[in-house]
Amino acid sequence: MGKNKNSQVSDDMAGQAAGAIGGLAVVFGILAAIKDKLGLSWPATVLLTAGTLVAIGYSAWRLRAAIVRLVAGEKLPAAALKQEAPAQSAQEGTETLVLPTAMGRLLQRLEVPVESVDSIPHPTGEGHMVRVAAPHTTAAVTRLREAIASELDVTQEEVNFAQVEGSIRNVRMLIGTPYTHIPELPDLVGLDLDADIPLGYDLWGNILTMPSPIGKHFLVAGETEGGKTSFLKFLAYLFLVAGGRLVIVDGKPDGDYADFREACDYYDNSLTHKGVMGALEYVREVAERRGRSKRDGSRPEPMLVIIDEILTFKEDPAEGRKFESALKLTASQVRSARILVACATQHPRDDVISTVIKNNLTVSVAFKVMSQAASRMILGTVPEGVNAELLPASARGTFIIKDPRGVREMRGLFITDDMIQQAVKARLDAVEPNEHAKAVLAAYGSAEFLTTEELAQALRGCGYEIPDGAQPMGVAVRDVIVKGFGAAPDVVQGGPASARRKGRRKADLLALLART
Ligand SMILES: Nc1ncnc2c1ncn2[C@@H]1O[C@H](COP(=O)(O)OP(=O)(O)OP(=O)(O)O)[C@@H](O)[C@H]1O
Repeated sequence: MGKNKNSQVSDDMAGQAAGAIGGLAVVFGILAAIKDKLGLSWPATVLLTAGTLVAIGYSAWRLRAAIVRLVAGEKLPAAALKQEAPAQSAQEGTETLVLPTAMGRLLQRLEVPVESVDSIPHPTGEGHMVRVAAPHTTAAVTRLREAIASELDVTQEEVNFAQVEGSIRNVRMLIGTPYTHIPELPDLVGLDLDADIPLGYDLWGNILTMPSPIGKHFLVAGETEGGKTSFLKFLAYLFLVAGGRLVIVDGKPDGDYADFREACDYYDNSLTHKGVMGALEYVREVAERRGRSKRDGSRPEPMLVIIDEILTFKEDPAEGRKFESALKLTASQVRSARILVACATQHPRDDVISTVIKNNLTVSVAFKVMSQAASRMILGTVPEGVNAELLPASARGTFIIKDPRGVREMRGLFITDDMIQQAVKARLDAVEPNEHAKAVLAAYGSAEFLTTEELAQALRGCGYEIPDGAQPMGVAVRDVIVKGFGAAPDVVQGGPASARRKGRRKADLLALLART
């Protein structure tokens, strides 16, 4: 191949030399003839002839370029020609306007104002780095997803784009199944919630981060099974391993967050208005306490408050309004206390994602939705071409996040239930209960709930003097609990549904322990 090319070049040079000598002779002859015929002076003859020759040469050059394109099967549209010509000639100083790669030529055919298209490796697909010509932005390419898919005869889901951070003219493009390259979970030892935190990965398997979540509130929305719970569980996991606090209000009946329960400062899965209002009140109290202790210069651990699913607390209109104003109050009061609220819904409608919700939860995370309108509802104003409706159905857990760093698509990092259980255990193991706490926990054994009476009975068996009579007994039991856990959880209704009685939950005691 190389040899053929060399001999072709020397043939070309010989041909050009012969042409030049012949050309000179012809020019000399023409000059003499024109001078004789028109009776012009020599300078006028030379100028007239040179001008005519330049015009002929330019026309021949245009004709040759057009023929070359036609032979190559190109149908370059006029608009693209205009946009490409300066960029090409400035860059390479060549006369050809044809981009070297097949993808480049395809994009030109689709009238995309491309400046360059280079192949980039991808483990399972075909990668391209596309640079669009100024003043255009990457939307000039990303909005043509359907057309590109149809030209390549692939599904739209096999045409993927990944923004290049900090650039509005460069975009990476993957032709192939998205998110096949799953990276390892980054090392989370020493994770600092006040710095960037890992959240997901891009089409090339690169880990993507977001700036510190402290001081922000999240809205997480998308159709069912998109990956919202998994995303929030990952966030909660980060808080757990980084020493943050957790409050979880699980408004779905499946108990998705139950594994976190023992490590939570407050956990509610009652699906009631009272439950969520109690949690918000608790969080505001913590913020107030933190505000008071701020004066001693201490910096409290960040706290993540998850409320999933918000529709549960908005179904009754009157209760919904109360919930929204409590949420608004909480969001504004707790931010400076290093507490952040994350609300999730699988109902991206304007009656659920109301103005109050949108205005107070400023980091938006959109999972797959059914329409562009729903995507807009979650994300608000985004660059053209950004649409959660187009997120791949094949890669669950893919989302678009809009945060102070911009708007990006990624697939969430995923953790197993085992990992959550280990992190919860590590949190609990880090706390060595004192003798009173040990006695109380031993009294519970494997029970989740004990009435005051049952606990009193068990404590008597351990040598504690607990008097009879409801009131003195309650005071004495509470006293032992306070000695063991630093405080006593509220008395709640528990036990089997058929026979609800007053007592305390073990999870609440463990939560107190985890807090000490
Ligand atoms: N980042 C991810 N990587 C791989 N699989 C994921 C990821 N996120 C979610 N999944 C899978 O997708 C499925 C749905 O996830 P998840 O339960 O989080 O969705 P959801 O949006 O919370 O659903 P719903 O609204 O019904 O509660 C789960 O089976 C989960 O294993």
